[in-house]
Amino acid sequence: MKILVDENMPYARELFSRSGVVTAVPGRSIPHDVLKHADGLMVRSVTKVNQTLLAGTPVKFVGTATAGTDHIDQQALAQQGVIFSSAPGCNAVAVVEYVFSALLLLAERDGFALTDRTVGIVGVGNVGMRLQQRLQALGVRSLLCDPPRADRGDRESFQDIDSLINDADILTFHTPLYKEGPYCTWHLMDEARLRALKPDAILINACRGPVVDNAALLRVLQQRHDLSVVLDVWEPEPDLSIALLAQTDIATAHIAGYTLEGKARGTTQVYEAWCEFLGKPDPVALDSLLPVADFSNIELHGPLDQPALKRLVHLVYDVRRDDAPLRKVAAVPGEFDRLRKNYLERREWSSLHVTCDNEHIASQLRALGFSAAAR
Ligand SMILES: NC(=O)C1=CN([C@@H]2O[C@H](COP(=O)(O)OP(=O)(O)OC[C@H]3O[C@@H](n4cnc5c(N)ncnc54)[C@H](O)[C@@H]3O)[C@@H](O)[C@H]2O)C=CC1
Ligand SMILES: O=C(O)C(=O)[C@H](O)COP(=O)(O)O
Repeated sequence: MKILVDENMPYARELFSRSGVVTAVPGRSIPHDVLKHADGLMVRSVTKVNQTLLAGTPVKFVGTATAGTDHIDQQALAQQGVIFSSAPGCNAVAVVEYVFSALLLLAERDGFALTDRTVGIVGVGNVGMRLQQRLQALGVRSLLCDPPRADRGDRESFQDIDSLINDADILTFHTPLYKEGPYCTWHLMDEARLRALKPDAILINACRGPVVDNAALLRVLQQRHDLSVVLDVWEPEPDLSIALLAQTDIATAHIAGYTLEGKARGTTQVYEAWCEFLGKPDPVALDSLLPVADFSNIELHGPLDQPALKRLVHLVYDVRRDDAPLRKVAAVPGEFDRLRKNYLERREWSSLHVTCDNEHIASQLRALGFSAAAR
């Protein structure tokens, strides 16, 4: 078997070489020629996989090591008899921890307690659900909007997006990008909705750039200086609007999902699907792949208040380490992708074991996603 993998897919060579010959290629522009000899194609979000890319190739299986699938024309793949698999939920924890890192930073900067704020979560799937659970563990109220789940009769209490805009102090987007259909999310946050945000609201987009109308956002931010904005994703990428970047409070290069765990889960999920496709199942234990984190044990003395949580969270991941480099190089062609390719290793909170004063704090830390035990 010949397998093409995106060069930004950790552990891909190691795993896929168990079943064939692996070639790693830059994902943004995979030359059609190299596909002429590939049986399997393993991509990330930057490769547009469609009829044109696959026509005349022997590719029988396409895997994407990502949660989002808007870069894949699944209908075309089905028509060509190509099997497709994605990696749902692989990096959901990473995105939640990105959101917390950003919120704790803004809370410290602006002097507010997260427990005094209401968070509106738009899109309550793998990311949104985990975000809600961790906010709940912290005692933060959240409001949920997810029309597909509401229509399926899921038992959460869902509201429409305009109610969230009305009531939420923080609005955070975690939907797929749908360009059409009953649940279309393209420019879901349009100019009218942006203008309707509450005074001093915080807007976060860590799903797909076009879910928020970026041109409208720039116009609104030029007039409304009370808003705070966190953008991990842009419309378009990689050539984002430098004017918009300058108006944001936190800006990153589509790396919210980039923990080592998240990327490794993505690769293993796709590898396991590929092995199933070959009829040779090969389950992979994630722990056998991951190295020990640089910081793995810490003692917390005293209560787990917001400042202590912020210090713990930022010990594992401080979003400023990704904000500053983007601001420096965003205007230079190619640099957005270079930041993503050379991404400094980042781990999830669970990689940090916290020893604390008592079981109550330990269980709260575990509910938040850390490893923890009372001393
Ligand atoms: N910035 C990054 O690095 C990452 C971005 N993403 C993006 O975030 C998206 C969400 O990720 P997951 O939670 O893992 O996906 P998911 O598929 O588990 O959840 C998406 C949720 O959005 C809901 N939804 C669909 N249409 C909606 C609408 N019109 N309004 C409100 N809710 C709607 C769905 O019903 C579902 O519950 C992905 O599709 C991907 O595009 C995901 C991971 C990393
Ligand atoms: O999983 C997704 O969906 C994402 O957005 C990925 O985190 C994006 O990473 P790349 O696939 O672009 O490396």
